Amino acid sequence: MSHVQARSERRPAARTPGRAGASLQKAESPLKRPAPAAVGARVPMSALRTPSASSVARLAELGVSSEPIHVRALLTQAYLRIRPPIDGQPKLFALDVLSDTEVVMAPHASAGTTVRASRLRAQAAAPSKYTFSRVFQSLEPSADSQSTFFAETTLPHVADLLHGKNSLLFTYGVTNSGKTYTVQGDQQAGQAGLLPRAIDVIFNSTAGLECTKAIRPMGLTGVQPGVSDPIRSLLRDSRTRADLPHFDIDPTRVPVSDEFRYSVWVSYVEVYNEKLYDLLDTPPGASLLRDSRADMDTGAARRPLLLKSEVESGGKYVGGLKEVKVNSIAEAKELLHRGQENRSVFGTMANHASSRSHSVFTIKVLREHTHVDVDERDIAGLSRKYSVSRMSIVDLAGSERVANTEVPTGPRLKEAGNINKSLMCLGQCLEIMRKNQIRAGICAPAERAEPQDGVGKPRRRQSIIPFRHSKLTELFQSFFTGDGAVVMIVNINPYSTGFEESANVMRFSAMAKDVGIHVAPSASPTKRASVRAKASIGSVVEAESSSDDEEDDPFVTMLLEENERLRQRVRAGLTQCERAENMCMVIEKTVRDEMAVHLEGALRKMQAYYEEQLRTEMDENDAFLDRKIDLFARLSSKPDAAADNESSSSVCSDEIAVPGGDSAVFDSPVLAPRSTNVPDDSQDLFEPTVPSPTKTRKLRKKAAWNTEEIEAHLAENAEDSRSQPAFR
Ligand SMILES: Nc1ncnc2c1ncn2[C@@H]1O[C@H](COP(=O)(O)OP(=O)(O)OP(=O)(O)O)[C@@H](O)[C@H]1O
Repeated sequence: MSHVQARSERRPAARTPGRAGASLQKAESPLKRPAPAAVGARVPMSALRTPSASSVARLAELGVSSEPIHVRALLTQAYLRIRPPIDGQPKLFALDVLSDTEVVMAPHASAGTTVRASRLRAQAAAPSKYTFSRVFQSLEPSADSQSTFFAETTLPHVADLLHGKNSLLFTYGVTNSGKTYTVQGDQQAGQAGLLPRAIDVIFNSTAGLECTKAIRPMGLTGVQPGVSDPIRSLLRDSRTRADLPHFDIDPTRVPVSDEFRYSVWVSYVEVYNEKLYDLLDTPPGASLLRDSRADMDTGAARRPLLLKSEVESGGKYVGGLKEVKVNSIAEAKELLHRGQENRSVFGTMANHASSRSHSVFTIKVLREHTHVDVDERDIAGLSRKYSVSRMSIVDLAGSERVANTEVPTGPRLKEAGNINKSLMCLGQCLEIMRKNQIRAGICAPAERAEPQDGVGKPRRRQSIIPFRHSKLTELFQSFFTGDGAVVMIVNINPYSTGFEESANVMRFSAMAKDVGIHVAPSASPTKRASVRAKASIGSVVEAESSSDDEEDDPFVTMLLEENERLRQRVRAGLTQCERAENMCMVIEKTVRDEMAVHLEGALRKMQAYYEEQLRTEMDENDAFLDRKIDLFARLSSKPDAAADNESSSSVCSDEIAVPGGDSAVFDSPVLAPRSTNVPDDSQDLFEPTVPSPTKTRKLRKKAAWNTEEIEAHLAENAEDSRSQPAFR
């Protein structure tokens, strides 16, 4: 069995056999891995992968059992690594290795506790047995522990990577338990971790088979024409190669097919405070300063990256992340070292260089099939020329108590909170996946809770897995939903970590390793992803010959056909949509044009009308003004003619009176309503301004006041002329 049984024995569970036998076999031949295990009669993978009722019916029509989809399930692999004592420290709790795959742990009996407290503690912390794929324990730091660990846990997945399969390896444990040591290793000879060793093996194995085509990976598994960013520009701020620490090289090679040409691409991203940063693309001085005032002052802030969805594969990738083609072990390790320099580390009470972020180093292998034409297609109509597989190696930040950080305030507190949040979310996702599988009857036999119907159809509703609750789980989502194998390395340090925290880690791993991951056929993700690549270069991913058996699977064929049919329907729908949109646009344009013509005509008529009005009014105003001036001139030139006043006033009245009433003597011609020649349609739109009755009255009053004033003036003049006869 390839899977692990890291299950707590406290559960009333019948354990499935461990894989000690398989491990022994692997010791002889590290690449020989046991076949994927059939976990009971039914399979893992949550309901996401459960065939629909219609699919099952169609399968029945095809005379095919739905069983084949189940047997591709793999349980998550879980390895336990126990850190050796460094300064001869004693163990803080009892952790005994029973066999290659089993450990038992219990708290030390502590003296001085009350009977009741000790009874409660005994209940809560009874010895628990945990089973793993393999348990690694070295009682003292040894030179060969790293190479043995790599050969057992990672080498098979490196071989898979070179054969077109994906995998995710992550370390889990409390701070100071040896996660970074496991992934990166130490600078001393023979102490390289599994990541540098994986790089060694990849280049050892593909030497002389380099792909020189200008093709680069795109998204998760697609390819596109293009070349890599020049590696030197990324390393310009790094130390020179001579300054780099010595990296010893793992000499292991794995056999690869010479029908392929290979190129290796690396990227390095960190999840820090729930944001994603590119560790290979960092302004100098920006590391460790994020979120701080110094960061703002120096302007060295790094731009967080966003996750993007890949439509074809349904997975997520980091948009804008640098993917660099590396041509040698030295280049790859320089980049790795550069990324490490940029990573957020901080001294805590537990670890003087504690990782404060989750780091994800991804190695992509792009393969070109030399014996295949660009035009050659698989059953999904996609080219078999190029494929991309990837391996992500993750060094998680330590799960820890906030009290263990040196200064449990400010940025450190925030970091610890975010680390714990993302790890908790990872645990929740795994837990819900496991529960979904139990509900679906897809789990290890001991976990099965309900009877099944004939086709493994879930009888209870499946819960939504909260991958989107943290960036870490969003990044892992594609692996957990079947894009590749998942390997968990659990690090335990019984010499400086307490029982409770260690027990939490063990419980997490016991739960996590029971999650079934239905690993999709290796060709499938690339097929999905290649649709986009096909559009750009007209050639894509090949379905590897080793996966021919999977292509022959009628269920897979049926799904591919159904997928293609659905795509065609979507395409047809989109075309109709486009046509309707075009028609709408044409109609809208016609209506707009007609309206514009109509309005333009109306506006022109109105403009002519108002110009005419204005001219007439100006003429009338001029005439009125002239008459008024004349009147005043005449009046002021005859101050002595008292007898004439009467006649003057009558002249005045005559001159200025308008037919229709004495109060309108001085009515302004402007106020008079006039007949118009405005065409009907424009009158609808623009009513000519006719003074309202109120306004007319006011103006008349004003005019009347003028009349009174003039009369008063006349009377005054008459008075004056009467009272000054001597001047005559
Ligand atoms: N198997 C081992 N053999 C020898 N030394 C080890 C081993 N595991 C860990 N160490 C040492 O223990 C110390 C802490 O290890 P490391 O930094 O890897 O812990 P960590 O789990 O990554 O901590 P954090 O989560 O805080 O980053 C280091 O000095 C490392 O060299």
